[in-house]
Amino acid sequence: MRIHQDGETITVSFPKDAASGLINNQLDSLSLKFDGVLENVSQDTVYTTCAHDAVDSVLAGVNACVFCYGQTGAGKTFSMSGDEQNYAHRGIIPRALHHIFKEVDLRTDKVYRVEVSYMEIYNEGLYDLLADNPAAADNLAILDDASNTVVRGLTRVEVRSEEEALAQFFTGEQGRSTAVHVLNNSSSRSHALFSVYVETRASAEASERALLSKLHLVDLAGSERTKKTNPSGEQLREASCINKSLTFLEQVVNALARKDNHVPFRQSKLTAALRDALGGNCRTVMLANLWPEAAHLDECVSTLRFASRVRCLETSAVVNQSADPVLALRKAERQVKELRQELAMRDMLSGRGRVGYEDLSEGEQLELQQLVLRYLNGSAQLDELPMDSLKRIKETYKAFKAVAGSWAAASAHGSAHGGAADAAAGQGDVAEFDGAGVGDVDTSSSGFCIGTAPMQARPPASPSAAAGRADSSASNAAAGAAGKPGLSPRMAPPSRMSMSSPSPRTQLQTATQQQQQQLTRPGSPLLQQGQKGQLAAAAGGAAELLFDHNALFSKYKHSVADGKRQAEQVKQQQQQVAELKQQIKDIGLQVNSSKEEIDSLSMQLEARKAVTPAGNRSSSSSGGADAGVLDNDQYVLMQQVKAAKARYRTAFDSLRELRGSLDPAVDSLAAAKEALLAGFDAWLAAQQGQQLGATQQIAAWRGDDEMDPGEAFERMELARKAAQAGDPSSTAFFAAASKTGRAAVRSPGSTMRS
Ligand SMILES: Nc1ncnc2c1ncn2[C@@H]1O[C@H](COP(=O)(O)OP(=O)(O)OP(=O)(O)O)[C@@H](O)[C@H]1O
Repeated sequence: MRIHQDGETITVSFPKDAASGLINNQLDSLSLKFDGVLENVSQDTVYTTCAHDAVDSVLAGVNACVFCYGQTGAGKTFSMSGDEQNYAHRGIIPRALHHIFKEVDLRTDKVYRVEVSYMEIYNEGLYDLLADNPAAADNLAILDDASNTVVRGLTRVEVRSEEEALAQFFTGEQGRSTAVHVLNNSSSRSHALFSVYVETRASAEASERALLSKLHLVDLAGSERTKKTNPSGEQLREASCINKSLTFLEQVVNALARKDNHVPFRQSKLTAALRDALGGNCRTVMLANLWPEAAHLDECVSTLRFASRVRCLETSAVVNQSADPVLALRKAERQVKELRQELAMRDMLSGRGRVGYEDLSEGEQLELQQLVLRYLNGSAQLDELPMDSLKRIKETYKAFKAVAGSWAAASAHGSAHGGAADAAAGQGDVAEFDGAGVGDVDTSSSGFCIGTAPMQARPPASPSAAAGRADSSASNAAAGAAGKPGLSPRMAPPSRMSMSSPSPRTQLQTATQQQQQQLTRPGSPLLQQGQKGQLAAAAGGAAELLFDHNALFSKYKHSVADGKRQAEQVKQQQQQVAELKQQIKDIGLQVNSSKEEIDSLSMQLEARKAVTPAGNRSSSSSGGADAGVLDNDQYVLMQQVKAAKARYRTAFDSLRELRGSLDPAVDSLAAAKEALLAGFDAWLAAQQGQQLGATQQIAAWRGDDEMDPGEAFERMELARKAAQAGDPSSTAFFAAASKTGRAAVRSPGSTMRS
């Protein structure tokens, strides 16, 4: 075998087979041309020549694939993965990861997201080498549409550094299937596809314009002549699977080279997985690994012929602009934000003041629900409900719904509670009074039917009933007096509370009290404030109160000095805004009535002019009087119009002034609310902090930076290895190898797959 001086052509000379006689048609040499032939070169040269540009393409948004093909023992795994014991002999995959992350670090004007996957095709089965749960890992399927090949179910791990990516690679390597045979004491028994997925965005803002590209780095299993390797049992089956899938690969390559209409990609898992790389949107490089010894001449020729056919294939690699729905959503969100700003500017220019279009925070929702409650019980006016935008009106409806829902829940809870209490009381009574009829229907009474109780009947002395009594309101007490002994008065629905139906206002207040109690109960639908989980962990009797965000907020506003002061400021600002709004409303009415007055007087004046007595008109027309001369009535009307106009102007000026002062007042109110909520948050955090155990606090103070002696030793070891390798950038390689226990694994031996 001879490499020509152009560094691209190989000529293989075949020795004459003496047994065939002197005259025969035997081919005596074969010359094939390639993009390059490498012999006795470093791994670095292999990477630079074969993979560097492919990796650059991926960073530019173009798919790429580098795969190694050749007979068993020819050095495919050495080229792709390299020698993990020797940093200088690391292969294409570690070098590609270094290359990618070096560029990612350098290109600070772009935002990158990198993921990796590692899949093995063993005996026509797909295996996920990065899956947490290997049992579920072989549940993979290759899906292909016209433009993209995807492996459904394959684990893709996001990696933020070279070290993380290498750690994933080394972890995957540990799961690969290898076996010993005469030609290789660590022969790969599977095809391995390590893939890197790169998402590139111009900047965090322009998030929807992403480039999505993938790099497949493929170490194919080696073809083997079974008569040379003499496999048996499981290894024979493996060898036959490997050879079969490589034959299918050849068939696909031949069909692509002939430009057949049908290319049998689906014949095997390998060809289905490499569909993109061989005939689609991908920049593909093939490394043909040779074992150039006379004993392996046939295999070399076969590899060279295959490589020569692959070289003729055409792919159509393009930059992959993203059509990711998540990114499209981000774009829509940005448009919404811009439109909101536009709306705010229009409101400002049209003098509408500050209008709320944003979603309400949890605190604001809570405040709105409390305002709705106040409106329902009559202590707030309709004007106080926010109606300045459709968004706010919808939020108000939501608050009504939340209140109503909670109200219904309170009522249902009351019924259930009552029912349970009834049942409990009934059972107790059965034991105590031998079936006396607590809760029996009183058929003799008219109107509402309520149960009649025996004289001896008493409410059960359960703690919950006692608690119910303790916090029952006056109306509840009345209900208790008139109601059933076993029914908690606090929770009884109004219609069952009393024979005499309470006034709607009383019903409303009672229900509102129930609503407020419901609001302050743990688990209330209005109280999903996210604090419960943390606070539940906190111990101590006082922690019970911490479950309830509302109660805490109320406590902060009414019992904590800062909270009281901030709540008072909010109240003052609210009053000021309410007063201003009222004044604007009043003065607006004045402006409108002045306008109407002017219109009416002007019409009267016109009418008066139209019906001026003919005598006056004739005198005018005779030239004895000026056409501008008015009669007395007209003069009076004219004066009234003047006065009305003056009033209109004054009122309008006041209106403008008031409107001008509304915005700052609304801003101050918003600031006061914000201060109150911020103060509450700080206070709440302090409360939680006090409840954290000392151990947790110490752990939190120590942070992640402190290293224990073991970690410090580990770091020193890595620095030493990097120094030995003579390359400071090798630290990531050694760190990942050390983390994954790489050096200790892959002992040559039996197949790891079962
Ligand atoms: N360029 C090289 N320099 C040094 N050693 C090499 C080189 N190429 C291969 N080897 C060694 O040859 C042996 C076989 O190589 P390797 O396992 O990479 O072959 P392979 O083609 O992947 O075989 P298989 O298909 O059986 O997996 C290994 O011990 C490897 O370290």
